[in-house]
Parts: sequence; C-alpha cells; structure tokens
Amino acid sequence: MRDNQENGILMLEDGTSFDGKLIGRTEPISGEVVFNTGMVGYPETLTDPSYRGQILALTYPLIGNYGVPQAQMVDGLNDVFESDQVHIQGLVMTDYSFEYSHWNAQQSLDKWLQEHGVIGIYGVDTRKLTKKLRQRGSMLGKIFMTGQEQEFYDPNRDNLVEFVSVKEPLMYGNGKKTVVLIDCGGKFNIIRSLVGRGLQVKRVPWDYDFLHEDFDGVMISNGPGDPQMCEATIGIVRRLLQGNRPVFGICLGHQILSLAAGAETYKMKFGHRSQNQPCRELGTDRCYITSQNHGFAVKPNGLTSDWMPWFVNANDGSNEGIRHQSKPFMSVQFHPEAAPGPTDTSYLFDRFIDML
Ligand SMILES: NC(=O)CC[C@H](N)C(=O)O
Repeated sequence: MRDNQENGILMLEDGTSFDGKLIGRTEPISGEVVFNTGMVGYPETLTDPSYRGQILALTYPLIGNYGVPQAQMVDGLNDVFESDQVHIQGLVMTDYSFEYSHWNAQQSLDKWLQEHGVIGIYGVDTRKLTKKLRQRGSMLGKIFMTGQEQEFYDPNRDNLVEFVSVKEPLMYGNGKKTVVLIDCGGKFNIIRSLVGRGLQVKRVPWDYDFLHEDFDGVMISNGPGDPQMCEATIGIVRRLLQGNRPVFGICLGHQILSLAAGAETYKMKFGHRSQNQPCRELGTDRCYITSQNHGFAVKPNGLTSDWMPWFVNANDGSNEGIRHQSKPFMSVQFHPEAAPGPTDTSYLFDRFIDML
C-alpha cells in the first residue's frame, strides 16, 4: 500500500462509506456494487462486458501483483482478454500491489485502468463490504473524491446490451459449419471455444434478424443488465424456437432463451460471481464446479412441458440451466467457456457441436 495516492470514498446507497486511496482514472463514477469471490483472473473479469455499469469489489485481498498481460491478435481477437475494453465502472480492492511480476506482464493494473478511463479504490475492507451486500443485497454505490460527489446511477434501468453488442456482423474461423453468435456483450472465449472446435462464427448484433440466412446453429451470448430489456433478442429467439436448428445460450443467453420459452426472470439478492459455484445436473449424481457472473436468474415454473430444468445451484437451489425435451435447444446460467475459472463444463461446447 502507498500513502501518497489521492484519497477517495466509496459510498453505498444506504449511506455506508469506506475511505480508500485511488488508482486508475480519478473521475467520480456511480453504478451497482457487486462482489466477486474469485481468487484469480482480474484481466479477464474486468474485460467481461457483463460487468458493464457495475462497481466490482474483489474479495481476494491483494490485486495487481501479476500486472496486465501483453495481448496478441489471434484470428481477429486478442488472445488474453474477454473483449477490447475494461467494462466495469470502478474497482474496489482491499490492497493494491504497486509491484507486479509475471512473464507476460506488459503494464500495471493502475496504468491499464487509466488507459481505459476506469477508477479503482484500494484500502477498503472488501470482506466487510461483501457481508453488507450479502445481508442487504446488491446496492448502488459511487466512488469519488471529497467535494466531487455525484448522483447514484442504476445501470439496470438502461439497455446495456445495446452499448456492448457488435454494431455490424463479423466473421471468425473458416469451418464448414456456421454458428450465428447473437452478441449481447459476449466474451471472446465463447468465440475462441467455437472457432477452436472447427466452426465458422458469424457474430451478429443483439437485434439483428438473421433468420432468413444460412446457418447451422445459434449461440446466444452472455451480457450485462436485466434480460427483460432485450425484447428484440427475445422476439428473434421465439421465432427461432419454431424451427429445429440447435440453440445454445450462456448466462444472459440462458435468461433470454428461458424468457422466449415462457419462463420469468427475477433479480437475485446479490447474485453469483465467482469461480467455484457448484451446479448439480438434475437426474444424475454429477455436480460441476462452474465460473459465474450474474445478478438475475430464471424462474423455471413458466416453462411449458416441452422444457425441463437441467442444472440447479447446489448452494441456493436456483436454476442453472434448461433444455428442451425433444429439440436441440439448451442453455446454462454458468460459463462453460470459463475465462477465468474451471473448464469442467467445456464439454457442453462439444455437445452443441454434436447437435449441429
Ligand atoms: N454474465 C451474464 O451474462 C449476466 C447476465 C445478466 N446480466 C445478469 O446479471 O444476470
């Protein structure tokens, strides 16, 4: 910890405030405060578009010690991050390491945050903060310097997907089979996982009507915000479900597929953000350890009898996946592409490919 950094304050909507020191771009911001209990992977986590609008508190107590990696372009994508931007509104840390060391480190986390215009605050007891968020639920918050306080901002009132989705269709890979990826703010590792398995991927905007085009299957990506904001995508998926081509949804994609299939979604008290969420596969005695980042969840009750719940969270019993009884449609709330996190469920990509 260094003391010559500028002082900052993290304030929650219930009035609780935490003093700390600032790194990154020291401009005041506001957003929804959420916590992630993962122990590694801040370069991947901070570039996950699903964190758009959120102030992210990491419970692992020392952040920045391995710096930020040097990226290279491979098949049209950088090879180390989950998008081309840092998407969080702000980062909250117990301690920040000004010394970093890693064979592939290119720069410090501080400098990277500055480059992307993102504020960080360290010296905050993130475990105390997390206990508060677990008791009261996710809250709005703001980070500022004395005298620069601004209004609270609730990102869930905006359609965040519109900001993070690709603007025009893009192609990746050159396989014989083509998967349309509905990009609601998808992580690059979803594209890498498909291209790496020999598929061509057509990444399209969240509201792009591709149904008249040639394709073999559809992947619906993860993404930020409230799934009910994605009306255009839900409408396209509803029409897609009248056909027989395979559909696979991940996280927001799971919520969108479920809404299109008649289920409801709700906001969870504090969500699941970690790399060790246990998910039981119903009808089997298997339990997978999964990587997750979501604040909304699916209530499977409204699903018609053609559908069945597939996975449930072993900690809180919430829904973690659904699948169709006879057609090749499936989705999971967790991240089989991991990045960061365990790859135990990456076999689901193979299963999707077998269906094509
Ligand atoms: N990672 C995701 O796709 C998150 C989905 C959705 N924005 C949620 O918070 O539940």
